Amino acid sequence: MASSPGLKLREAVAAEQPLQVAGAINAYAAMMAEQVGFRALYLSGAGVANASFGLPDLGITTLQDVLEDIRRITSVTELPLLVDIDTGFGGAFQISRTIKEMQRAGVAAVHIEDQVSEKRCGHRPNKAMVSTNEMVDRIKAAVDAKTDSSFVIMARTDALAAEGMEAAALRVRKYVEAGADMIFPEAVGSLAQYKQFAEAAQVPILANITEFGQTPLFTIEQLREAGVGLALYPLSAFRAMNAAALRVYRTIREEGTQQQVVDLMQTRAELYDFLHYYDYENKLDELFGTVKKEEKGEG
Ligand SMILES: C[C@](O)(C(=O)O)[C@H](CC(=O)O)C(=O)O
Ligand SMILES: [Mg+2]
Repeated sequence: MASSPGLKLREAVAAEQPLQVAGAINAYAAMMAEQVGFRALYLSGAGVANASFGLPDLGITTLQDVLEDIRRITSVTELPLLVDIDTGFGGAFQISRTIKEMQRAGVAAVHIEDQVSEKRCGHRPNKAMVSTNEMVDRIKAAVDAKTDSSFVIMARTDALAAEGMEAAALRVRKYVEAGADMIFPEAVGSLAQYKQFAEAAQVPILANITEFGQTPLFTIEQLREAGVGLALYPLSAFRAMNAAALRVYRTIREEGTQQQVVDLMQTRAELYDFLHYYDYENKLDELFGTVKKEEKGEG
């Protein structure tokens, strides 16, 4: 292996500041994101729950559920993948197992958070936190389970909303001391707060630029200025896909034809392009083309 997934992510973080990380809801979305030039991908916990299982993002999906989506993505892209493992799916030994399985599946990085296991979306009210010590134990268990030292453990803190800036920054320092390689401060409301988190962390921090939440849609220049290392767009394409799909379903149902919404659609040619469809067809011809001709009496 020329470069491990973790190393690739670290190189990308060093090369692009902040590194734009594209949420990919499935394998085909990952291929599109890669081909338009993103250097890192993200598998959202909310995305796995919503899209793959039709469930809300409330800690209902399991390690195996997430792994299934991961394998589909890592089998079609060379890009490093950051994965949302929520609270790690259990106690210390389960967290250890989660980290080992992630590495086996070709993941570059995970983020593990300090909410209680009955977690909520980070941009919803009434989140409950575990103590700093309990989160430190989660991080220690995760770091200890690394078989590749370049694999990235990112600690997410949801503490800003419940405990305020000072307490959240203190948690961040403790999480880095415990071995977190990167920090994800969740539901941040201002660039000044990002600056404070970056200052406290002294390791790359991630800005979650998710729509319809607590964080304004800061630009990449603003985030660079604030000392942010990674900019995440976890569900942007997914939300757009959903809106387009809904329009298409409604139109077909109401108008009895899709004629008015064809412009919303990716064409067959574009689809085949992203899939490298013609390479597959050529391979078929190369392998079996002559046999078929012989069968037809043409060979
Ligand atoms: C990043 C996140 O954890 C996710 O699962 O994608 C969500 C995103 C969202 O709900 O907008 C979160 O911020 O909690
Ligand atoms: Mg999540």
